Amino acid sequence: TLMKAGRHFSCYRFSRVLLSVPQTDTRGSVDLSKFPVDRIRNFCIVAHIDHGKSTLADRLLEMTGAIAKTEKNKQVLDKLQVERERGITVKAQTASLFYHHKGQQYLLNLIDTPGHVDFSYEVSRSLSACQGVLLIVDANQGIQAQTVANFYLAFEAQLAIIPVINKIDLKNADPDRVESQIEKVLDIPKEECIRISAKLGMNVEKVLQAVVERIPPPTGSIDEPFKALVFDSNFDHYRGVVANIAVVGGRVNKGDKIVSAHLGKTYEVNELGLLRPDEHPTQKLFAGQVGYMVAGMKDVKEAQIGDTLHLQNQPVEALPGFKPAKAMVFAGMYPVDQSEYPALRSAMERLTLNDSSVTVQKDSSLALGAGWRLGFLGLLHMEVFNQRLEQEYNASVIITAPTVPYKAVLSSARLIKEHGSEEITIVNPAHFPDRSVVAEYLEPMVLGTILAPDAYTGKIMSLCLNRRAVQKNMVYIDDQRVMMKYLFPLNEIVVDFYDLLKSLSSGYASFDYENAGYQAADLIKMDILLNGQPVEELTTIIHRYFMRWLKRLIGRLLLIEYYIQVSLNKAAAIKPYRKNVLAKCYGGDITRKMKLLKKQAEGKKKMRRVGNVDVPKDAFISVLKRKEK
Ligand SMILES: Nc1nc2c(ncn2[C@@H]2O[C@H](COP(=O)(O)OP(=O)(O)OP(=O)(O)O)[C@@H](O)[C@H]2O)c(=O)[nH]1
Repeated sequence: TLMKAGRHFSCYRFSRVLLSVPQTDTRGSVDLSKFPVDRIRNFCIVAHIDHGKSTLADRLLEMTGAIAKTEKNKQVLDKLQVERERGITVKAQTASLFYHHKGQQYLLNLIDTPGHVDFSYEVSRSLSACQGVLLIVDANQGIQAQTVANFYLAFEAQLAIIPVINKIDLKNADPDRVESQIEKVLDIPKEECIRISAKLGMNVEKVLQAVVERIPPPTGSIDEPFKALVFDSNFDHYRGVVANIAVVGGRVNKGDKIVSAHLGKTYEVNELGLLRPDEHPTQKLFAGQVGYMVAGMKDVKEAQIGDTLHLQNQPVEALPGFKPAKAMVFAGMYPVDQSEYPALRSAMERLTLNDSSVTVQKDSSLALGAGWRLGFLGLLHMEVFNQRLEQEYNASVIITAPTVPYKAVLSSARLIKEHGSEEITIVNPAHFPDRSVVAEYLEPMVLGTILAPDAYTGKIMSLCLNRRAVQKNMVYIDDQRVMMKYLFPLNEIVVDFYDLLKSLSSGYASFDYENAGYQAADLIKMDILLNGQPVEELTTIIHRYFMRWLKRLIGRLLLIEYYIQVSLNKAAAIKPYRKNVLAKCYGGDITRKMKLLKKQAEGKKKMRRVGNVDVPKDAFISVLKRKEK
């Protein structure tokens, strides 16, 4: 319970009292200042979603005595409620473990990473604090899209890669086949694979041994000037920013004055410690160690991911930075009821304090009142943010249809002067410039990787074709599975592509993507009119190709009897659509009619009045969802 509530205000004091341990580890046996760098290993676990990272992390923690072996400790590193519910890891967590190997004690710093594509920036930030990775592959599912993506991230960062085949206890496990895939696709010799069952703890000891034997120690020395990499940060209401740091060289003491290379600001170190995975305060941190630091920073933006810290009078060359996380999905967010605006604002502020990858801009609209335009890494990121607002802060919000950052090359000299550049980025469809002032519209593209059994190849190809994707490559990774690469417009995959891909392949296909720049596109602004009035919040940008979906799309939008009209331009306007909830009631079944009317009345509670029409709060997002045949 303490773990779960760790970041919550009310429980914090309590947990601090219980968890504070001076200088040494829980058993009081380790003097960290004498801990030689060559007996430190910093590593990550990376894997496709659900292949067992968290389960393996739990086993490693148990076997090294960091946590007790109980059912309750299942997935200790997944702390957020939404993570536990959805079974996904959103925010990376870190744990330092002590491990005995051949008569020596080692300090193993494990950094847990998220598995979903939206959070791949978290993976790369964690990787840069490591010298090696455990690449987990499910013995039944084999290599999946994120296995390949994570492998390349680790490979490019020149890390030692230990392939681990998990779930060998499963009835359908086929570790021989998975080993061959690893050899063929990732070019790692079969002999290097470790076969384990994280669930049963089978062979997990071999993983710990491999971490010690195959991953090199960090290169820094205690005698160098202090230099640390910030690889994650959280906000705590009592102490401000808690930064997770990897000490690359030298040492830092409580009370030292440190400088953030990025902002040039000076801070005093108030608190230092190890994460085991709870905070264990220490007086110092040394080269090679990974831990946390509290230094009076008030905003996570002061502890930028990838920033370098050094001592006030000892400047060092900054470590190569990370690419800042880039918002790829934008949406408006409004309170369901305007009177809830102040409460929602404070909930949003608290949530964004912990998630520096969300961009926030104030916005307002005629229909929905005051709100914000938020930028997210992807759709799951947006849904998780929304769910956390609702669960952790009890806020009820309307999210408008998500959009990707489009660009327009302007042709109007007046506008170019006004914007100070020829090219503008549009994150709100309502501000989409008219064709008459634009030389060219551009849309963001991504290179997608799909892995699936070959039986689904036909269906997948037609789905991709419908999404305006261009095939770049297709190879067999074994006699039954295919890896395909497609260039997609980001807009086409951002809303529901992944769900459709999963359902048409009975859950067997996997997908990952990387950004691939911008490409010219024939885009149009689509307005939606309710009872004849345009609703700015339902405006979206679509490709001309999308038009034919519209009639079917509109049907799905309506819950109640109203007129809805889509307007692309006058000539192409689509006839108003009308739906009667009672249309399905034959004859005089009055109870059924009453039930439907009651249901409709309940539905209305979840709606938002736009002009003279109540719009269900989900409509703002489902406007873009499509179903393939
Ligand atoms: N049979 C079996 N099931 C396992 C094993 N390891 C993990 N699982 C199960 O696989 C599912 C996913 O495991 P997780 O550890 O949550 O996977 P993950 O990779 O951390 O998932 P994300 O953090 O969401 O990416 C859970 O239901 C686990 O109980 C194993 O060795 N054998």
